Amino acid sequence: MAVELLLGTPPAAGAADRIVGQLGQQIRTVGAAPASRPLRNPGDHARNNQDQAFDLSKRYKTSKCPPAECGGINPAIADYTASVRIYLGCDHAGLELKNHFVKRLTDLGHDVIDVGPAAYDANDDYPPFCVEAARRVVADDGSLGLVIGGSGNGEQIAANKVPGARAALTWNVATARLARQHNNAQLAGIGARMHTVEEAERIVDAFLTTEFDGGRHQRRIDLLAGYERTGEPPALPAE
Ligand SMILES: O=C(CO)[C@H](O)[C@H](O)COP(=O)(O)O
Repeated sequence: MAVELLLGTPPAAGAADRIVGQLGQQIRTVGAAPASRPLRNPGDHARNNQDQAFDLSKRYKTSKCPPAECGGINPAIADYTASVRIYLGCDHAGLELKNHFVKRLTDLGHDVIDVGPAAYDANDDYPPFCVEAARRVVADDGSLGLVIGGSGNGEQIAANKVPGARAALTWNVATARLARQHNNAQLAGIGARMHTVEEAERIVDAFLTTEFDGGRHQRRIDLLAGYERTGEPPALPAE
């Protein structure tokens, strides 16, 4: 399966080649953001689970392939999230976890686009990468994004500077789930220094497999969108 992997800015081209080599022929580099195309709602498969207590072991079919035989990844997970395009951005603190998710989410069948950085630089700054990830998500309807740093705070703040972006700091499974259900967040901020890899995987899995509830939550999102568009604050309730 060909997966589009977009790596960083032009100076990162050498590093891009290295990463492509490491990840193998599944991945090809592209020079620009891919054109938007119809994507399945990432929560489509989870619709029947809306009223159940959140339990990943129930949500995922686990019988297809024992994790030990699949490098620790159950391919059945991809059944719930296939065809989602996911943009990832980070800084030095999030690089290792970002690279982990580039591989893991690619292995699960997602279209993964890595906006960088491509290599470790202890002095890099998160805003360029997180703003770029958010810009691409907003421009690509139906896509999702992960912005990863030490805490995830600055990364989420940076992403939220992009008009139309809704980025949530997802610091456990519940907040990841609510970020989708109540906030229709397209981006998750994750603190690589806050979690084990396994915890981060559970958080990201929850984010990617949960669907927006709509209803009253859409009204609130519309209020924020209106403020963003017009600069007019939403009216306070009459006394
Ligand atoms: O989490 C972050 C922002 O919210 C950054 O990753 C963090 O501030 C980087 O810190 P340092 O430069 O000390 O490695």
